Amino acid sequence: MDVVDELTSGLLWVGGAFLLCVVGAILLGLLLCRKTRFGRQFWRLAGPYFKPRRGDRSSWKPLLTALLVLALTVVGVRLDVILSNNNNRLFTSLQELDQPAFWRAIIFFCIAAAVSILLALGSYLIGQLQVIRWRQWTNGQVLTDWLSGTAYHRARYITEPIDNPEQRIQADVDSFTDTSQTLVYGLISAMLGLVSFSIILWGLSGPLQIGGITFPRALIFIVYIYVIVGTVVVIRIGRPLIRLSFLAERLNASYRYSLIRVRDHSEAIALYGGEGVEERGLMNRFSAVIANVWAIVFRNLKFNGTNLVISQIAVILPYIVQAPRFFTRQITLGQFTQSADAFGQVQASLSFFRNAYDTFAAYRATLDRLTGLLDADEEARALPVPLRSSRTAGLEVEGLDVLMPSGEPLILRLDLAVEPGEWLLVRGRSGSGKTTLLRSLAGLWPYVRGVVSRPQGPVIFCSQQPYLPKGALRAAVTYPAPAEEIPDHAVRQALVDVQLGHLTDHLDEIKEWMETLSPGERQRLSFARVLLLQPSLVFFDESTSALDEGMEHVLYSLVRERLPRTTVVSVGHRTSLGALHQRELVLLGRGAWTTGALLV
Ligand SMILES: Nc1ncnc2c1ncn2[C@@H]1O[C@H](COP(=O)(O)OP(=O)(O)OP(=O)(O)O)[C@@H](O)[C@H]1O
Repeated sequence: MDVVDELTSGLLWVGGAFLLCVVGAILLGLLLCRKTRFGRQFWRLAGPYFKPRRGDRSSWKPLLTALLVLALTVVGVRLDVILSNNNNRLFTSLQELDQPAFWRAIIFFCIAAAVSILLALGSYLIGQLQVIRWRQWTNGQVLTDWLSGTAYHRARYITEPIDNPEQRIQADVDSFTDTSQTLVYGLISAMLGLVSFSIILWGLSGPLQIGGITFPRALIFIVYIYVIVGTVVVIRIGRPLIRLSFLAERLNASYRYSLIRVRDHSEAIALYGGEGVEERGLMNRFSAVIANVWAIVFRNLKFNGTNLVISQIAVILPYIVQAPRFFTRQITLGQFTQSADAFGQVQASLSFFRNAYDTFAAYRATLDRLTGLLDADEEARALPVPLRSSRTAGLEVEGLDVLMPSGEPLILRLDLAVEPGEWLLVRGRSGSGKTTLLRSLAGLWPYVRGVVSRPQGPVIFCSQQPYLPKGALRAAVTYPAPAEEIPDHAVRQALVDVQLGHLTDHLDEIKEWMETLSPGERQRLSFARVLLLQPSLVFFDESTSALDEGMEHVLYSLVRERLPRTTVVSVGHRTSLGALHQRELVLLGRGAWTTGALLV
């Protein structure tokens, strides 16, 4: 009878509580999104994932999974109540020496416990499924946003550049989805537990006499007053943890990045013998990490100490309050033990806010860092670029101003038309703005005004230190085109053409090629790319600086012979380059420039 009652009332309860939770979550969500900064930040990051789109059935999946996890959470709370009631029956049967009732309670416990185990495992699995999918989606969004419009590069020019975008993408996305899940379902479970066990506690609590005054339903009031006062105290003590955890992330990331820099520039540092300076710099950064760790330790001593005292008092408090009622036979042993159990559950539910405080502190820092990254991306994309049109087959520049970040002019009102197949050499003293002009033509330099027209086809920039991606050599040769798109014989031929034939046997070798190849070999490899990808326009920025004049001549002649329609703009100091180009642009400094013909 007990079992049937428990199951029927349980099912009704679960249905009602589920609906209530959905309505409550919507209302609370709306309120938080309107009234709080973290609510708006959360919705900005999570809203597009959970909002179903019209006509897209798969877009309902995230919301439906979230509702399923919610349903399992509700069932979990009800099972706790069912187990608590059963314990009451168990202890009462012991007190009354009622054997059949005792065994019924034991069998019921076994069934309920088995269901509870299955439910816990199922909830974990579905919860993880939700978190993993959500993380995959968020990672995709944040990564695409960072890479689009060259925000990953141009963010260095915004008013307040942000630190460690890589950490924000790798670690903060993970922590955002995981902690959101923990906090949201933890909150719902806490609220439901609070209501259900408060009702039980209400039924079990009786009046308490202190100094001639009678307090009705003493236990329930004691637990609420106790936990609310405890929560206020602990939150005040824990407040500085928000700032400290934010700082910890930043300091650790900055230390890690400094170590990566040493690894990346190890050769230069070793040749200078700069270990001492590097070590001092690294130790300084590490000292800042440790100072912050100590600040967190001392703050946690106070925070955890208060938490522990509050939790331990809560263990004994319900027994003390209920003992007089038990000894005067107003309540049974089952009710006595259930009082402690229900007190513990109410206390745990109310303590959710207190215990989740430091998690929430770190969570807000995570939200700040992720939305900070999206803001920085947006700001970077909004930085000025020269207006671009693709109506020309060569290169046209109209009224281009290139400035320094301070506003000082490097180039003023540059007008230039380079015909298809024409070769232009940009010259000028060091620091006159040659590389910055190329950056402006590529749309990277934000301190510009004017119009740049480029051809529609591919454009390649070859810098002095060509970039080689991680992985197989083949991918480095064809970069940025995918290796599988270029036939093997073409890749081999291009390497032979630029006199890197000895590398054809290593095309599929995976290595750190950036560190393996010499600067001259890397420069030759970038010419192989040009031959393979056949761009309409190519910029060479001191691309032969590590090669002798003979090799320079061979490489440029190859480009002229194989790509007669390609427009070339080169930057270089060598006089030998003059003989390879038809025209020159000379940057004279302070904005001045001049153009003229070169004899080929
Ligand atoms: N990110 C930056 N922030 C501030 N100033 C910069 C930045 N990049 C370049 N500059 C400055 O702009 C000026 C032009 O630099 P740029 O690299 O274009 O010169 P360059 O003519 O290519 O020099 P070189 O022949 O030595 O390579 C220099 O004074 C340089 O210090």
